[in-house]
Amino acid sequence: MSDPINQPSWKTLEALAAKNANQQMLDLFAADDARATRYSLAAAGVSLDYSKQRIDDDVRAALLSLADDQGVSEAREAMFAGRAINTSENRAAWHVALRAPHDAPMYDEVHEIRRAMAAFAEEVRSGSWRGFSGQPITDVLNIGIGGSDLGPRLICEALYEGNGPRPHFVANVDPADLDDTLAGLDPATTLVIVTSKSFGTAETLANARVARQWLVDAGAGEGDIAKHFVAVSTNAEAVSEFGIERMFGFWDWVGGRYSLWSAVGLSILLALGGEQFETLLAGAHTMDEHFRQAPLDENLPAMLALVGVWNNNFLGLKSHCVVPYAQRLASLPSFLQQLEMESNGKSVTREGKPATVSTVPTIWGSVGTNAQHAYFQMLHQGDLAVDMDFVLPLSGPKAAGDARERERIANCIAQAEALMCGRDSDALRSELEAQGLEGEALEHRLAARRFDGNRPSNMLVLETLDAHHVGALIAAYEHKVFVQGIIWNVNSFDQWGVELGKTMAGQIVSELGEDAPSATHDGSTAALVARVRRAWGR
Ligand SMILES: O=P(O)(O)OC[C@H]1O[C@H](O)[C@H](O)[C@@H](O)[C@@H]1O
Repeated sequence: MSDPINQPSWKTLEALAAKNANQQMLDLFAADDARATRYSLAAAGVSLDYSKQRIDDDVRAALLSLADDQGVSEAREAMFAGRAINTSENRAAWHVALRAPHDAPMYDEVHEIRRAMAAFAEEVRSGSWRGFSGQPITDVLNIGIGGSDLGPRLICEALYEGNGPRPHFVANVDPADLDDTLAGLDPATTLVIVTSKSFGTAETLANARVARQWLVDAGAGEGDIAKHFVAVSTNAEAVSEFGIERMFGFWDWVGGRYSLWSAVGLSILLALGGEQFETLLAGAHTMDEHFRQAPLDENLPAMLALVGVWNNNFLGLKSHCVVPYAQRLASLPSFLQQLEMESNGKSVTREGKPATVSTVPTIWGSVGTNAQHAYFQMLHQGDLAVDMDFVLPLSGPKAAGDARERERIANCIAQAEALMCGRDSDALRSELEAQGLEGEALEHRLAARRFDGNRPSNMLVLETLDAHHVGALIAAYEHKVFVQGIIWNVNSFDQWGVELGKTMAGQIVSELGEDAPSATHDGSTAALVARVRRAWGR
C-alpha cells in the first residue's frame, strides 16, 4: 500500500482521462452491442449496471491495475481475518464477523449475544414481557445518534410491516424530536433502547434522561425502570452508572457506522422479529462471500468503488448523488452520508502523511420520484459535475399491475436514460419549428431546452425490497467504501474529525448556562454566545 499517485496505473488513468475528454457514452454503446451486459455485475440478488459510465475497456483495465497496485485483495483478506486494520485506534474493523453463519466456530461471543437478543425480542413480541402496568409492549423507541440510529432506522423503515411493536427513532438533541415522539406514545407500553457505542454521547444521554423522567412521571417506580429501559453499548460501566440493568453488548472492533448488524440492531429484531434479522444478516453475508471470493473484475462492491474513483479522481466529479426509487428507502442517502463521508472524508494517509489525492466526494440525495421535482433540473442542465447511483427495487409494496408501480420504475429508468442521452438538438429544432417558432425566438428556446447528456450514473437493481436484498445492498456499499479507502490510502475506520466540535460544544454549553463566556473565542463565536445569553436574559 502506498501513495496512489505514485502508481503507474494512476498515471495511465490520468492519461486516459485526458485522451477521453470528449468521449461520448452513446458512441461507446454504438460501438459495442454487448456493452450493457459487459458492464454489468450481479451478486446476492443485487445487480449493478455501470454501462452508463464514461468507462471503456482500457479504463476498466487500468482501474483494476490500480486496485492491484494498492493491494486491495490483501487488504480485503486482512479485514476478513479480523486484523487491526484501523491503525490509528489499533483495532480490527470486523463487521463481517457479525454476519457469519451460526456454525462459524470462531464467533462464539457474537452468537451468544445474538441468541440473547433473539430471546429478549421474542419475549417482548409474544407479549410475555410486561410494562409497569402489566400491559405488553406496543412501541419500541430507539434513542441513539449517528451509527446508533441511521442503520436500524433505515432497516425498520424499509421492512416494518406492522407485525410487531412499532419502531420509533429519536436522535436529535433538539427537544422537538423526543417531545414530539413521546407525545404519541404510552409510557406503560413503550420499551426504550438507549443505543450508544461509547455511552458518552451527549445528545443520546440527554434524551435518555428525559425519557426516563417521562416514565417516572407516568407512575413507573424506580424498580419498574428495568421493564422499560435497556441499553446497547460497549461500555458496561457507564450503562450501569446511568441506572440501566440490562445491556446488550458489542465490541470496539465494530465501527458505529458498521454496527447495525450487532446489538445496535436490537430495534430491528424487536420490530421485525428474529427471522427477518437473520435474513438481513444472511443477505449481507452472501454479499460478503461474493466480495471476498470474486475476482475484482467480477466483484460488484469493488467495481462500484472503482467507478467512484474514476469519476472522482480522474473525471473531477466531486459530487455523488444517490436516489433510491422506493419510498421505503428514503433514508438510504442519509445512511450513506455517514457510511461514506465519515469513513473516507480524510486528508491524511494511513501512514500519517498528507493525502495527495482527492478522497470522498460529497454524498447526497433523496428519494425518487420526489427528487425529480426538486433538483433534477440541476442534474440535467446545471454546471456542477455529478455522478449518480439510482437504486431500484423491482418489486415494491404493490403488485406489478398497479399503475403507480409502473410509474415508479419507468421514471427511474427514464432519468438515467435522459442523463446519458440528453436531447438531440436537430430533433428539438424541428419540434420547435413545427410549433411555429423561428429566428431569435427559436434559437433562444433551443438554447434553454438543450440537454448535452453524457452524464454518468450507476443503476443498482434489487430483485425485491426484502431483508435479504437490503442486507446485501448495504454490505455492498460498506465494501465499496472499504475498497475506496484502500485506494486512497486512508483509514476508513476512525473519525477523529468529529471530536473537536464536540469538545467545543461542551465549553459553549457551560457558557450558555451560568458560566462566564470564555475570552478565547474568535469574534464571531463570542458574539453568538453573547447573543444567546442576551436572548435568555443572562
Ligand atoms: O454510538 P455512540 O458512541 O453514541 O456514537 C454515535 C456517533 O457519534 C459520533 O459522533 C461518531 O462520529 C459516530 O461515528 C457515532 O456513530
